[in-house]
Amino acid sequence: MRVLAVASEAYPLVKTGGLADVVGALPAALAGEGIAVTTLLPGYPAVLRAIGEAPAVLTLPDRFGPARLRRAQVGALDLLALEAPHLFDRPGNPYAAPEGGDWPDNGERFAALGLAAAEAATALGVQAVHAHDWQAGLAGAYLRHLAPRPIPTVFTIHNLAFQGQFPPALFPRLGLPAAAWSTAGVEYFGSVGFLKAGLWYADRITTVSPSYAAEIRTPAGGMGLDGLLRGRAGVVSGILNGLDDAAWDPATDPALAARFTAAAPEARAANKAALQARFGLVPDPAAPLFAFVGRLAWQKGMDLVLAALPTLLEIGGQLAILGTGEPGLEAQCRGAAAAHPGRVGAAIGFDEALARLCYGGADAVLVPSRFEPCGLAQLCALRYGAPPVVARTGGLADTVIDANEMALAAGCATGLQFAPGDAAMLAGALRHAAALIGDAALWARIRGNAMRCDVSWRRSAARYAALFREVAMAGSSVIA
Ligand SMILES: Nc1ncnc2c1ncn2[C@@H]1O[C@H](COP(=O)(O)OP(=O)(O)O[C@H]2O[C@H](CO)[C@@H](O)[C@H](O)[C@H]2O)[C@@H](O)[C@H]1O
Repeated sequence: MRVLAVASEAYPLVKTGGLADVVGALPAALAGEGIAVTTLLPGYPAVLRAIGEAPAVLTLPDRFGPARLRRAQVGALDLLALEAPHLFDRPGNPYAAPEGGDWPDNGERFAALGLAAAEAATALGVQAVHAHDWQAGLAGAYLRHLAPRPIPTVFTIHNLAFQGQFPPALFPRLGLPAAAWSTAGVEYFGSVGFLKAGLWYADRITTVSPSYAAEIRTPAGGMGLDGLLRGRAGVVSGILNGLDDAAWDPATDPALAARFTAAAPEARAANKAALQARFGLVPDPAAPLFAFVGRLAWQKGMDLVLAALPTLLEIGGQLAILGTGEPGLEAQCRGAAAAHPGRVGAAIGFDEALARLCYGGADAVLVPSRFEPCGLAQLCALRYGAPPVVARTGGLADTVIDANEMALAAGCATGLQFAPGDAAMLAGALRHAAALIGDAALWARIRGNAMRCDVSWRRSAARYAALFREVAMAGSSVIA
């Protein structure tokens, strides 16, 4: 069967976060399950460069200005690019101008993506549409209201915090019937809600871990959408993200100073030394080296690490920080590095090769998120033998086995967990981690367990495939 995936990012063409990793890797994993995926992306400059002279396959209605779809095979992706230069041929990141600030016409830009998805799904005759995050949120609305035949949609939430809300004046421009301006439609607290629409019109809703699927149905985790999600609980499920284990393989990764495997991890020591050198840390093989890789945003909890820094230093630890994001946090990270030379290093920026060295060289990776739909950093850390110290939330809770007494006795621990949002508990976890790292034989066993975890897409691809088959068999249902 064929599925049309719709998203705003796909690795390696355009990436601002984990969404791109998932959209880029899932098609190859689904191919092994007999599902052919065509991926629709906005025609950003990098996307159009990648498809070169690819032919136009469909001219779209002129609703948001002239637009057409061009199709090309790019790596493992059967790619459809939405060519609409007035909307997408811009510098900066996909959502904001180079000098910062969201593009003022983001509503029109991503409505055009939703409309293109509905047109493409119909023209290609796919059996299902897989829409990702708010940018693809209107695909289901257009399919429901304008498509000549019903095509079921699966909507995946990668992060409920980004909801795509636009002023009501956008609604008349969308070309949807008046009936869609309703709580039983795209209206969301008086605005046009793209994520809300995606959730409302989807035949099935998934998110990227079972724990997050439960959390988003509670007032504490639902970010205003928990009522809708509780109402639709019967169609909500969690499917864990995976990693492309060929692209993320410490046995072959050229970004590492030395390559290694679970059976022969000795060369990790050379990566630790290289990481210490890159971050200006004291070249001490015995110092517990912690790394943080991620967006510097409230969600990711870097401020908690800074609050727990006195403990990290007291236990003789070192800290390598790789991240980019909120200017205030960036400054605090730089400040911590300046205040503790040789003990704390900060690289502010986005650097994939350095991220790989962090995973392959740190003793442990810190993932102190306040909430985390799935998280990829801890999966990379498991695969690269840096047992993660994670907040017990969302996908972090679902993917890391805490080194508690019973797990140690059973020999199955793969990392450590602590209560989310709590710097004192993080400090406690750091002390525990340092004690475990100090017991070289025990830490080697935990590291071996971590590296032998199956963090690939295999199990989850089978689950998505089953879901697509289920919705295709049932046809598109109509919400009561
Ligand atoms: N400065 C930097 N340099 C190099 N690499 C960097 C980097 N900062 C981050 N990365 C990389 O970007 C990816 C981030 O993925 P995550 O899943 O951890 O977070 P994100 O919050 O973007 O994703 C959202 O969507 C994904 C996908 O579903 C969910 O897993 C997640 O919980 C949700 O918040 C990882 O591969 C990480 O290594």
